[in-house]
Amino acid sequence: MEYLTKGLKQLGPSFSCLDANRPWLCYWILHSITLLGELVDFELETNAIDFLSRCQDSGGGYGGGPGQMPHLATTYAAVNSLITLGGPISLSSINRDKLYTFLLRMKHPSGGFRMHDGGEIDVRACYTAISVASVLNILDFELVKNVGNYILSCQTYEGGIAGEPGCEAHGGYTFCGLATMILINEVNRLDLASLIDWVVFRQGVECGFQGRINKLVDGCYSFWQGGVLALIQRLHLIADEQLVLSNTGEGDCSTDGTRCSATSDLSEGEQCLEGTSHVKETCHFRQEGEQNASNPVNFFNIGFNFIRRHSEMEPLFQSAALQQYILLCSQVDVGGFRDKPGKHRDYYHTCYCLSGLSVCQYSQSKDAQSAPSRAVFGPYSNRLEPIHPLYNIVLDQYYEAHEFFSRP
Ligand SMILES: CC(C)=CCC/C(C)=C/CC/C(C)=C/COP(=O)(O)OP(=O)(O)O
Ligand SMILES: [Zn+2]
Repeated sequence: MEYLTKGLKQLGPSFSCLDANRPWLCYWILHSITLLGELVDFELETNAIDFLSRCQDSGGGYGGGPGQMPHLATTYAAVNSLITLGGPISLSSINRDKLYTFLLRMKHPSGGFRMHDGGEIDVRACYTAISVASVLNILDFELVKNVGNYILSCQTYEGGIAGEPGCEAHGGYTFCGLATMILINEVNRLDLASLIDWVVFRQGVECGFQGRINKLVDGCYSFWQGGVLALIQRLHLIADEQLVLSNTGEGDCSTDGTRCSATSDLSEGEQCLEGTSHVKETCHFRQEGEQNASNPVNFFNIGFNFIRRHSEMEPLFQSAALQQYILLCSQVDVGGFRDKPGKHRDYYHTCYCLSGLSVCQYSQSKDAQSAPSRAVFGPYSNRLEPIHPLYNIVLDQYYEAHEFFSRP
């Protein structure tokens, strides 16, 4: 806590250090403090809201600092920070109409998103755009159109998801791609069996996760890879159905964006969105009643329904072992977390080690909010707050935002 508060204070009363990553520093520190179940003092909270408001561009979205061009990554960090702070002043400081305009401007005809005006198109951009639109209740078909095709084109022969088509599968992008597909209700279009196969083998003998094949384990992948497995735990019925379909020859599953073409020209995802899927259990997040043009998907409730579903499956990773890696290898004696022994602590690794630790502690519970003491490695005082794994926001803060943004 001392390390985190020091970091927040170092950003200064006016957050005036020269850095294009300041909304990220806010998110990493504020999220870590909230995971610990602690509160930010009033002055720091007020300064953070004021600073992030000054990063908000007049055309929508947030830049790395006041006057900087808006960027999807810093927009995600700023929105998650403001939701983490919570309360009407913080939540109402987000200009959602302008943000929607910014997101549409970043949308590319391929279906993907650009990180900023003239910037790169990748899976990270898709996730940050869809995540903020989802949590702020501004997600619609216009933003969602063809995103699923773009993500599918990034699932590699290894099973994981790459940052761009033709690149190597990586944990960071696999989290982003999988979470995006869930948020747009098209997750059944991914080849989940090969994705699971890829991710379960990323936990190394050191007990931590590596980000990609033949690389070293690193504490931050406790969340990126552990988060993938937390999402998978709530998707196992879809994965099972895919296996049944491929075993009975009903589904023609491939990773080229045309998978599962069983009995219709529409993919399963499209059928799911249309409400015409022949697979009864596929559309787990379907709203009441059939979905069609006149009764569109309620994208806002996908994240909400997802976390309220019971997880019927045991974790697919060694939770106690991962907690040991995080607490015994990544943790620094004087406070904070690092990639691995020999490296320095930093706020990025502190945030993602703690997020991964929280995922572990709740991985053996049916519901998202209880952590039995047998699931917590070390004393029960190690227990952290639960997160919503699709957004990486502490659950109570997510529920407050969901309530706030559901108002007309
Ligand atoms: C929401 C958001 C912005 C998500 C970002 C996700 C993320 C962590 C992507 C990973 C990027 C990447 C290719 C790192 C490889 O670095 P490296 O070669 O130093 O690491 P490695 O050896 O472990 O692969
Ligand atoms: Zn790392």
